[in-house]
Amino acid sequence: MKVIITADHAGMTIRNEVKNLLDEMGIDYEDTGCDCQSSVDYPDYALPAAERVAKGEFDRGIFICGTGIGMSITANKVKGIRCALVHDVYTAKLTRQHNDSNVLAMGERVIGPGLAREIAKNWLESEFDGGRHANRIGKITTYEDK
Ligand SMILES: O=C(CO)[C@H](O)[C@H](O)[C@H](O)COP(=O)(O)O
Repeated sequence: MKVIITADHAGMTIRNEVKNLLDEMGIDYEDTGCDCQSSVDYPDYALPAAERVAKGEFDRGIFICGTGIGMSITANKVKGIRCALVHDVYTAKLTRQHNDSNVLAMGERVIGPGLAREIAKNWLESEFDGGRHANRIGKITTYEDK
C-alpha cells in the first residue's frame, strides 16, 4: 500500500504521529507538507494530494487540518475521492467497510495524537466489504460520471 499524507499548519502534530505509525507498520508514504513555518491554506494541500490518489499514484490519503472539515470538503471535490472525516475508531472501521473511503481526514483541534493514531491504524487495516455497499458506491460513481 502507498499512502500520501498532507496537513496544513494546524495539523502538524497528528501528521508526525501518523508518520511514526506508518513507519512502524512498514507502509510506504509520501509527506507533501506543509512545512508550516506560517499559516497556509488547506486547499493548496488537499487538492494536489487528492488528485494523486484519484489518479492511482497512491492507494490512500491521510489529510489533517484543525477540524478536518476543510480538508474533507476539498478532497471530496475531486472525482473518485471518498474522503471520510473521522474522529472515532468505530467510524474509522465502518467507513472502510461500507464506504471504501480512500482518504481519511482528521482534525488536530478536535482529537489528540493518541486517538488519531488508533483511528489511522484501524482505517488502514480495515477492508471494504463490497456486496450491497459496492452497489451504493456505484451510484455515486454514476453521478460523478454524468
Ligand atoms: O479548514 C479548516 C476548518 O474547516 C481547518 O481546520 C483549518 O486548519 C483552519 O481553518 C485553520 O485556522 P487558522 O485560524 O487559520 O489557524
